[in-house]
Amino acid sequence: MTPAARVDAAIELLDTVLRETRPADQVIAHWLRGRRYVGSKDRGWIVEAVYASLREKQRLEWWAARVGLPARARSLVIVALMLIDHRTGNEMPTLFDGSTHGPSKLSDIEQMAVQMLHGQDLAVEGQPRAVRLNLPGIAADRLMARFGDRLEALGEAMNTPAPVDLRANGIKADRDEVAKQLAREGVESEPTPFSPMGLRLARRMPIFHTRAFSNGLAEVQDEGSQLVALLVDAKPGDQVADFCAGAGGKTLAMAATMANKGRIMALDISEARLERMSERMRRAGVHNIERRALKHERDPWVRRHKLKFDRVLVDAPCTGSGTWRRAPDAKWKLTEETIAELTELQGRILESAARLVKTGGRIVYATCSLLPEENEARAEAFLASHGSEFRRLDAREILPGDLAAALKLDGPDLALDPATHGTDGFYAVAFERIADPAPTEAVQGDTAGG
Ligand SMILES: C[S@@+](CC[C@H](N)C(=O)[O-])C[C@H]1O[C@@H](n2cnc3c(N)ncnc32)[C@H](O)[C@@H]1O
Repeated sequence: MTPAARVDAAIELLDTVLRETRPADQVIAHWLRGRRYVGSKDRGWIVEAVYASLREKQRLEWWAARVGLPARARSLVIVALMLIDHRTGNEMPTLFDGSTHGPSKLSDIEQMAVQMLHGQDLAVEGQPRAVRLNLPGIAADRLMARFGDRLEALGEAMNTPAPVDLRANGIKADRDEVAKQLAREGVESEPTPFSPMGLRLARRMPIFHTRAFSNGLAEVQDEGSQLVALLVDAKPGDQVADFCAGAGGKTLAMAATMANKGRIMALDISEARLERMSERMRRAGVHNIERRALKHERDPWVRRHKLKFDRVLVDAPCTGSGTWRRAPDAKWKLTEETIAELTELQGRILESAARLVKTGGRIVYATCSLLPEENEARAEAFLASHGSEFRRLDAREILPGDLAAALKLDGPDLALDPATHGTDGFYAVAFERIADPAPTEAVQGDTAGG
């Protein structure tokens, strides 16, 4: 492809992503499937250009408006070429060359905009704070309340593409052996800073073709997710319920800490996600997981299994604000309605899942969000209504070795963020059941579970 053809393709793809409601990675995969003739280097360039534009969308839009360009994909790509790629004004006409496969020539207004953009920075004084931080306004204030003067660093960290982390599967091999096997197949990695089972790839590359992956020695999993599984601390022989198991990322991590002994009930309302777990279980050599689709969080199955589990994990559906490094498009789709609906659902799921925990057992509520409403506020609300049955545990006393000190946890919960820890943003709080539910509550719960 000529450089101009690549630019044209990037504009077309960005335009498609912006118009679709589906997540960008799905739209991009679909677009690429329909264009198998596009070579791998060209694909790489186009996809990176689109992701960079999505990551910086708000600042690109701000600049586009500032230099008089309409809000559309073509304008965003023009601004991105100038302020992210640092193209010169002279190069731009060769990229917008009006050729058959290239974008149409720059208009007079666009040429003027290019001159104005020359030598500018994406972030400048005078931009509204949310724009300067590249965070959606709806999240910026909420995050300010939690991060204060660390918000700038958080905004920066969220702009940086996430690393690829793997979890070495202790059922098959230890972390060093997995790293060696990967290295033999040309995949360089190093131990993650915190998780004792984590490996971080030296550079972003697919591992799905490697024998290490197909033989189940490693799974792709962010280090933060691995740490959440450590907080559950499921032991060999335990009865564990993974209430929002999805395709099993954390279920498999827990199966490994249990050395395949005991039982994990992997629960989810999505049968399709649970189904995707089966191939991963086979690869990982895991035998102690049973899967069950729930109709909803109050499915009668929950009532039938109350007080039966040593450990319960609620990896709740959430805004995913902690993963915006990976899904920058999601950042710009967040609405007040979504936050309100999710926090309501999170409360209902935690409430119902808590019934499963036996006295002396532990429930961990987790999200991959950084928003206090989905995290600390949920924990407080739970304690407010269940304080006589549950006590909050201190993650600093649960996590093995000197992990809590290394993570510099400043409270009882596991709160991770990309700026401080280099992981995705995660939150996890652990509660221990100290008493059976009062009979009246049990009756209420049962009725509601109908
Ligand atoms: C954050 S994802 C889970 C990710 C998974 N634990 C992992 O580590 O890969 C949240 C999951 O909650 C499930 N979910 C949504 N509503 C639910 C409900 N009412 N009851 C149970 N699961 C629910 C979703 O289908 C989704 O798979």
